[in-house]
Amino acid sequence: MSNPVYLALDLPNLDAAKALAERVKSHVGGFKLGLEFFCAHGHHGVHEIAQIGLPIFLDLKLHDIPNTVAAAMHAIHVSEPAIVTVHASGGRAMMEDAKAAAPNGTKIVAVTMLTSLDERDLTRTGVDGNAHDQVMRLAELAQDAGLDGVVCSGQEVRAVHKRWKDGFFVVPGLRPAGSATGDQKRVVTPRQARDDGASVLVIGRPISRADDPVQAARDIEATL
Ligand SMILES: O=C(O)c1cc(=O)[nH]c(=O)n1[C@@H]1O[C@H](COP(=O)(O)O)[C@@H](O)[C@H]1O
Repeated sequence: MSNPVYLALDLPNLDAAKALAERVKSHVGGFKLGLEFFCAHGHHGVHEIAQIGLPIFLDLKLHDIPNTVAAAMHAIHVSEPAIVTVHASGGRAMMEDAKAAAPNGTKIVAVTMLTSLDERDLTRTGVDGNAHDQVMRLAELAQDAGLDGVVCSGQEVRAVHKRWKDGFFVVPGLRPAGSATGDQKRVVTPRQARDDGASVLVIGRPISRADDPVQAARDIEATL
């Protein structure tokens, strides 16, 4: 089985991101480029990281009216990413149009409930109920819209996988036992997420901020 770990290259400096990606490339399965990276380095930066040779997950979390999201999706064809994110709360029509506008072969996955949120946060956004129900509701909407899968925390991935057998599940908010959680609230270990059905494990700071990122990536790989 190929390595399911996508390293989140959340670094503001392109040379530093490239250097880190080169160092750990043998111990991860792909690179995740998010808002911080794309706003700073755009398509040029994506191209530079893609040249390293691993698949690219372009985590733009698109969320707007259907027409705008479809146009944005057209504009990223040039990068041919393996995976792109949209927000499920953008609604069914937005997700349908996003998928229709996506490059062939690119998986479009919908963010359900960010792993940095807990149930108190959910209540404050006006949503009653627990994280599990919210994730299941949005996963069903994403499936109905014809997306490839969803992003959810490791605490929900088993339940989502049970209901959506051939879905593609991206799980961030992962922390090796004993490591700092930072701003993440719904956290599990990489091994737990994999055992519960995650297709992709998104890991950032536990590798990128480690004293020895190569060793940290190897240690995580060894647990899988
Ligand atoms: O879509 C994502 O990748 C994502 C969704 C989510 O709910 N939570 C989440 O943390 N992420 C991303 O996953 C990465 C997690 O980074 P670390 O917390 O440093 O491991 C970041 O790049 C986030 O943008």
